[in-house]
Amino acid sequence: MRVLALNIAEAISQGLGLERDHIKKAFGQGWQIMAANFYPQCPQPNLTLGVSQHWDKGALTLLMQNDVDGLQVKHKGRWVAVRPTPGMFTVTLGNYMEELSNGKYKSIQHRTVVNKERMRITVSVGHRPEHDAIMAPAHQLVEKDGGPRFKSLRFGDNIKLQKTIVSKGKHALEALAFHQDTAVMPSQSAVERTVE
Ligand SMILES: O=C(O)CCC(=O)C(=O)O
Ligand SMILES: [Fe+2]
Repeated sequence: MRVLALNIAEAISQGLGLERDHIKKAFGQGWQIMAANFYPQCPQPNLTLGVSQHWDKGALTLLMQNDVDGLQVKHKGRWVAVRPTPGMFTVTLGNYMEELSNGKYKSIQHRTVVNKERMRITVSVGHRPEHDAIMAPAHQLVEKDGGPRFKSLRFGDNIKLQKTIVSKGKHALEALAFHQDTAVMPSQSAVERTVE
């Protein structure tokens, strides 16, 4: 898992024009959080949520799912189902990657819903840097983009901040964005105006 995640992270960093070592240094020493989720059949799926909406905090998450729908991502203000493909991982990027890429790669807002007929099982492995790692846009990108889009913060402090911000329904990176008008995600109120 760790090797796979690092390979993906390296491919991403190359896509950004970052040196290979940059991502290894930033996130290679971190840790992995594994979660197994069991979603039983639910007689009233319209009234029930699986996991409520959130953004993953780390660099990336690898998700294995059985063949039952449930994961949804927010796309252009609407919840869109991510269909499971047998034998494949779903990879989602988190806040750390959005900040590292200076906003080029988006941390995806997601949630899960439950199914009336079938149970759903998933195993997710999130990859995070050490708590003492500094979460900051990569300096090569800052130079190219003409400035950082986010303030730098110790990753551990960022986790605390995210708890407060996300509980108010906002993307945690909004609190770190230098210019609210160019924040990488629309504000939650803008999202609510366009949803469903
Ligand atoms: O169970 C799922 O499909 C997603 C779980 C999830 O969002 C997570 O573990 O961060
Ligand atoms: Fe998640």
